[in-house]
Amino acid sequence: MKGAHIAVDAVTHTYRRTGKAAVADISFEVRPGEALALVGRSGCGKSTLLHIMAGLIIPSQGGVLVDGLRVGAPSPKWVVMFQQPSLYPWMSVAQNVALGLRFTGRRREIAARVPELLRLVELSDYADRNVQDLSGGQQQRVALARSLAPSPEVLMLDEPFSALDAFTRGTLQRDVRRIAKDLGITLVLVTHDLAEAVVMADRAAVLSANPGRLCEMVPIDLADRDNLRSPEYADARNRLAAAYEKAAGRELTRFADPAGEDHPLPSSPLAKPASAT
Ligand SMILES: Nc1ncnc2c1ncn2[C@@H]1O[C@H](COP(=O)(O)OP(=O)(O)OP(=O)(O)O)[C@@H](O)[C@H]1O
Repeated sequence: MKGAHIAVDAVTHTYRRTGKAAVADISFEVRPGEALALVGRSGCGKSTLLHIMAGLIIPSQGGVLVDGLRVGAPSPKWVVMFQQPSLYPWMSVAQNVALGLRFTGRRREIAARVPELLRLVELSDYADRNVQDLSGGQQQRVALARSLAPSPEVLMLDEPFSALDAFTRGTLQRDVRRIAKDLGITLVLVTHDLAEAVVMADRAAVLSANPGRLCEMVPIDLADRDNLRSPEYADARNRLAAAYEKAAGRELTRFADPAGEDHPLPSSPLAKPASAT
């Protein structure tokens, strides 16, 4: 597997139903094998942009190029994982993973590839289990294995861990980044969770809302992503929080909690009623 280069070129999109631009004039590149997070407050157009990058929405203006080819429809070269793993409940874990190969006409590879994928997501012991008997985190691992089955060059994630508990989420965040890096594939992640962006991404594209525009690209250079107490981790979180708040049009003092949460200080504008901001 290898990662694809993505170029988002002056993308603007207006949904017909509302007639208002959801995202406007957005351009950036994602390098092969890079992990990029799209962050910004609710409604700023993160999912719209990801769906455009995946070929699920054709933008009103501009376009997306993957390795120089214009994206016009979904493709096995890139896969999207959503919050709901959307597994077939009457099938086993192995059968669900094999679907990724059946759908792309690669049935012959199933026998060799499914055990390999289950090893990758650490579910080898669950191959014959019914997916209904798995936890939410394990179901997302099945969905991940199914997504990786056709050897995509880009893995796109639309808040896939937001329904999971904090511990499971943290484990999956690290595992998905490690797997993407080991395979060399490009990762694009939509999240409203700044901690998730810091743990998973090499850079974060911070969007402002109404319409969604690219405000800032924040580099996240961390030597050790397992150490949530390192000064580098706190620094990356603070820089991202500052860019996020700037994009949201608010100035806010935040402090980073090494345990992983951002807390507005009592004197911050966010602690006051909305009318006072
Ligand atoms: N199918 C649709 N039809 C019309 N408007 C839409 C549609 N989908 C999204 N929008 C609007 O486009 C804007 C961007 O929505 P989008 O879901 O992309 O934002 P988001 O940043 O992903 O939000 P969230 O973090 O809450 O999921 C919002 O104003 C939303 O109401």
